[in-house]
Amino acid sequence: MAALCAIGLMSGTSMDGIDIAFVRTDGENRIVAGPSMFVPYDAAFRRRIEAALETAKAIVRREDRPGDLAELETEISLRHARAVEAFLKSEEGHWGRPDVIGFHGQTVLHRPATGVTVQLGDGALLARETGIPVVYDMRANDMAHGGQGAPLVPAYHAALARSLPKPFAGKFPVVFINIGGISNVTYVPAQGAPVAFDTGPGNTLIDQWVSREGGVPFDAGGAIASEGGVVSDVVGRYLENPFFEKSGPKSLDRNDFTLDLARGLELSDGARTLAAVSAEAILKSAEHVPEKPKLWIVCGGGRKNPHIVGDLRSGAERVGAQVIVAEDAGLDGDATEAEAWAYLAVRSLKGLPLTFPTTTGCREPVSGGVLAEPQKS
Ligand SMILES: Nc1ncnc2c1ncn2[C@@H]1O[C@H](COP(=O)(O)OP(=O)(O)OP(=O)(O)O)[C@@H](O)[C@H]1O
Ligand SMILES: CC(=O)N[C@H]1[C@@H]2OC[C@@H](O2)[C@@H](O)[C@@H]1O[C@H](C)C(=O)O
Repeated sequence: MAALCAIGLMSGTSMDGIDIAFVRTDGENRIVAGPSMFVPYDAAFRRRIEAALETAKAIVRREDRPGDLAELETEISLRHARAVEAFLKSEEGHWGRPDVIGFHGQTVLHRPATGVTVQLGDGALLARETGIPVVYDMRANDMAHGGQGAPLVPAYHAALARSLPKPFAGKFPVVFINIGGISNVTYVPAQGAPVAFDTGPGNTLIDQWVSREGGVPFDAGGAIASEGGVVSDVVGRYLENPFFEKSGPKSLDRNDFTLDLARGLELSDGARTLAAVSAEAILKSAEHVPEKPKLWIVCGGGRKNPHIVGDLRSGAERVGAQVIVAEDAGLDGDATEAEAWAYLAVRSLKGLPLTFPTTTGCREPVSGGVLAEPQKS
């Protein structure tokens, strides 16, 4: 199959909005990342999704939609359709004619221990609304094959690692770090399959903290944390969680870590301490990769918090690794996940594996995703 033009749509655990990105790819090593756009959710809609995480706790079978979840699923899908339309109408949207959309949806429940992962997103509706074929529900088949259902971005990270520009080309092992709501890493060796797993809370605790204590959705530029200091005892208590001792494959639900351990801290000390938790959680993961990484590449919104990146850099440099942000290697750190969903959609169409035993624990490399054709849906 020749290269296809794909759009990826990601609405992640931060629940801040929809990332949209173009990628032209053969689903293997040929990747040209195109323009991207972000369509933020308004505060009220974000609160509705937050409330849905509670409602979703009543889900037993993954197709269950208790309370208002069916209505919310339709609303999320329509918001994605409008976002695609806006993207295609913008100047950036003239980059290509999309052959397929890779649609993540909104995770409202993730329970790998019982094999349930739920992303609200009606692929058939999105295909109908946009007139473009949609690949969605990409996590389920991995779980059906014994995998964690996450992370899925490692196949894309691995392809990116193999095409880095100078002076980073060939600096294996390379580790990609995604600091979203939750953080996850992909270890890419010079040869062979990537090794990946979730690493801990990324921005979610910081977001919840500054929202509750300071009335703002996130700590822009780490400004609040800059006024405070790290409370080491609290960092230590977070790191006592047995999750950090386990080696991969492992994945997290957004609610697996809470603010309980930060109770009583002052606003800025809390923001600074939780940034340290985010960095230390990632540094801990280095203990579970096969060999010492030479290069760490940081993607996701957390790379804009200088405290997280600073702590990460000092920790990694102590063990001889270089830490850069995505842009240093010519990548777009805001769009990496959306690009990954575009790439995975093309892999799905080609029947190529999305996940591997070393990335999710699936029994063998497996493809996945459901295809919705506009005319049939
Ligand atoms: N300028 C900024 N300064 C500090 N932090 C920022 C800034 N911009 C975004 N962030 C943080 O990044 C978060 C969004 O990151 P991102 O878009 O990578 O998450 P996501 O895709 O929702 O998550 P996940 O990877 O878990 O699916 C915001 O909620 C915020 O905490
Ligand atoms: C179940 C789910 O949605 N997990 C997300 C979440 O956000 C980050 C981390 O936890 C990762 O495991 C995953 O997303 C990324 C994009 C992934 O699957 O690679």
